[in-house]
Amino acid sequence: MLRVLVNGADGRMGSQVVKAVFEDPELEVAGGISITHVGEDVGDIAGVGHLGLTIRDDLGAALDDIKPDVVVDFTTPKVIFNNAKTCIEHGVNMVVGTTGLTAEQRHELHALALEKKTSIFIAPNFSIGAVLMMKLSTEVAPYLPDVEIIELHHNNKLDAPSGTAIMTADKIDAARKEAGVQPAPDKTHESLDGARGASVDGIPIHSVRLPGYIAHQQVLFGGYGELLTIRHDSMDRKSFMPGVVLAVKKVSSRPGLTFGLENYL
Ligand SMILES: NC(=O)C1=CN([C@@H]2O[C@H](COP(=O)(O)OP(=O)(O)OC[C@H]3O[C@@H](n4cnc5c(N)ncnc54)[C@H](OP(=O)(O)O)[C@@H]3O)[C@@H](O)[C@H]2O)C=CC1
Ligand SMILES: O=C(O)C1=N[C@H](C(=O)O)C[C@H](O)C1
Repeated sequence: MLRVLVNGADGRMGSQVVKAVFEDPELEVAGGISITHVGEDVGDIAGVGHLGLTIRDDLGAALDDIKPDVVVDFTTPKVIFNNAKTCIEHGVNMVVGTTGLTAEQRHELHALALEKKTSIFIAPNFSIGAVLMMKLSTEVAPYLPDVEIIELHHNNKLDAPSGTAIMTADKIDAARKEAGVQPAPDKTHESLDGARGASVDGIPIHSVRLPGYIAHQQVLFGGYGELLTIRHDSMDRKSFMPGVVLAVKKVSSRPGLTFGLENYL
C-alpha cells in the first residue's frame, strides 16, 4: 500500500486526487494540505466521507509526522518550487501537476533529487489525450512547420500560457530543428502589444480564459492551401486521474526528475 499525502487537497485538482487515491486498492490517503480548510477532514472536503485525517497547512511538519511514501502536489506556480525542495530534502518521492516550474528550476530539482536519492515526477498534463496531442504535433511539425497554439482554460487559472502549451511548443520546436525545417518569418507588425500572442520558441501561443472552459488546446498547422488542426478537450478533471495514479505508482522507478507522462506510457 502506498501512502499518499495530497498538497492542495481542497483544490479543483487536489480534491479529485484524494478521491482517485481513496478509490484505488493499492493506494491510501495519508493526509492533505491546504490553506483555507485547516483542521477540517480531508475526506469530508474531497467528498469521499470522513477519513479521520485533518487538513494541515505546513508541508515540512506534515512530512515529519505522516511520513508518506509519495506527495502529490496540485498547488500554485508561486509555491511549487519550494514545495518540491521540501519534499526532496525530506527524502519523499513526489508527483507534481502544478505548472509554472522553469527548465532551470527543473534542472536544479533533478540534481537535488539525485543527491538525496529521491524521485520527482512532473507532468504539465496528466491526460492521455493531451499526451497524444503533443505526440501527434511533433509528427506533423517536420512537414508543416508553420504553427500557432490556442489554449483555452477556465477563468480561475492563475498562469498563462498553460504548462501544456509551453511543453507542446518546446516539443514542436525540437521536432522542427531535428528535421532541419523552419517556419516562414512573421511579417506582421503589432499595432497593439500582445496582438500576436506570447512567443515560446518562436511559436505564438494565444491564451483564452473564460468561465465554461475546463482545459482545451488547439494546435494549428498551416500549409499552402491547407490547414491541419489538432484539438484536445478535457471536459472533466477526472481525465487527469488515471495519469496521476499511474505516476504515483511509478515515481520510485526512476531516480532524479522525470518530465512528461509519456515517460511512463
Ligand atoms: N498537470 C495537470 O494535468 C494539471 C495541472 N493543473 C495545475 O495544477 C495547479 C492547481 O490547479 P487547480 O487545482 O485548478 O487550482 P486550485 O486553485 O483549485 O487549487 C490550488 C490548491 O493549492 C492550495 N494553495 C494555495 N496557495 C497555497 C500555498 N501558498 N501553499 C500551499 N498550498 C496552497 C489551495 O489551498 P486553499 O484552497 O486552501 O487556498 C488549493 O488547495 C495549477 O498549477 C494548474 O495549472 C491543473 C489541471 C491539470
Ligand atoms: O490549470 C488548469 O486547469 C490546467 N493546467 C495545466 C496546464 O497549465 O497545462 C493542465 C491542463 O491544461 C489544466
